[in-house]
Amino acid sequence: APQIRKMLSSGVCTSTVQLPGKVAVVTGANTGIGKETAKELAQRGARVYLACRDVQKGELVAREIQTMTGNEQVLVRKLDLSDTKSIRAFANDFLAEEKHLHILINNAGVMMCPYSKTADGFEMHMGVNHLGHFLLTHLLLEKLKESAPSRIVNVSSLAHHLGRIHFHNLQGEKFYNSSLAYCHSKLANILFTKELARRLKGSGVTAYSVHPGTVQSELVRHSSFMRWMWRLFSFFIKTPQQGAQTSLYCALTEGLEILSGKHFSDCHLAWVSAQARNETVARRLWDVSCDLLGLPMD
Ligand SMILES: NC(=O)C1=CN([C@@H]2O[C@H](COP(=O)(O)OP(=O)(O)OC[C@H]3O[C@@H](n4cnc5c(N)ncnc54)[C@H](OP(=O)(O)O)[C@@H]3O)[C@@H](O)[C@H]2O)C=CC1
Ligand SMILES: CC1=C(/C=C/C(C)=C/C=C/C(C)=C/C=O)C(C)(C)CCC1
Repeated sequence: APQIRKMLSSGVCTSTVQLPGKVAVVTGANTGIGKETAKELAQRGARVYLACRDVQKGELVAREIQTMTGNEQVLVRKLDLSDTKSIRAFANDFLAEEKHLHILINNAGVMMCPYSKTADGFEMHMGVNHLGHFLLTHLLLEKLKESAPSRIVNVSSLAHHLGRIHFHNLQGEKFYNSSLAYCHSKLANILFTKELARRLKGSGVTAYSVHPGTVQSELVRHSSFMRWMWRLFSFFIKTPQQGAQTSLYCALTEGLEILSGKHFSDCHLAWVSAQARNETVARRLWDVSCDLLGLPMD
């Protein structure tokens, strides 16, 4: 068992890069993997924005991180990825407030929620996990370019292997399964990263997708079976701090630029499914996402 545990918990970000003067945004930073990612970025001296849908929870965590790291530059801003108005308000305020953005960690996520829709009528998994982050990234992209070298990390999952992009049923209206809906959205994260990296070539902005491992967090809140599994196998499951390592590795490791667009797990390059490697699907998903969000297709 200790051997299996070691195997499932491997991957440590060994970068010694420090971040004074750098600015980072972490979505879903009030708990789980996002909180630990934000804590480490703050520890290294960055000004870190905790982009949270619950500002009160965010403020408590910001105080905790400030006390632990001695970094006062930990700020909380409201961001509800299930509402494009909230995403646009977050981006507008951020762009008005900050000159730079060096690290964007698209970490927030929902898993296995019962069929529901976002404020804009998107299926919740696709809406929050993919479309919400797609819009946020678009709105912050000029700032990332102006701040180059800069990086985008999209937190995906091994679960993408079970995902498929069904363009005729992107909002789950024809058929819906909450587990598969999560998998589809995590596949979308990888396809988005791949197409984003292709479009950003030569801009100084690079993008990576990651599988954080199987991590003890609130992600399983919608499934009593998964909560039970997580409790039963808790010995084998990563702590959120271990789960943050691959995101940190992609955000910080020097010389990773040539691997822009790639997928990582346990701080190593990782294999992705056939559809996740399909450039045609990646381009089509990009166009469809722009269309759904009313963004220009360039
Ligand atoms: N835990 C695991 O085993 C794995 C996790 N992942 C991925 O890691 C990422 C982080 O998950 P993890 O830390 O485990 O899960 P948690 O549930 O602990 O954290 C998810 C975060 O996302 C936030 N969030 C959810 N919905 C929204 C929304 N509409 N707007 C803004 N923020 C939102 C949550 O906020 P609030 O607290 O207010 O709900 C929370 O801060 C996710 O993308 C997940 O898919 C991938 C593979 C495995
Ligand atoms: C079989 C098995 C496990 C189950 C892993 C599962 C079910 C992982 C699911 C991951 C998800 C849903 C990721 C989210 O993106 C454990 C607990 C590691 C313990 C060792 C044996």
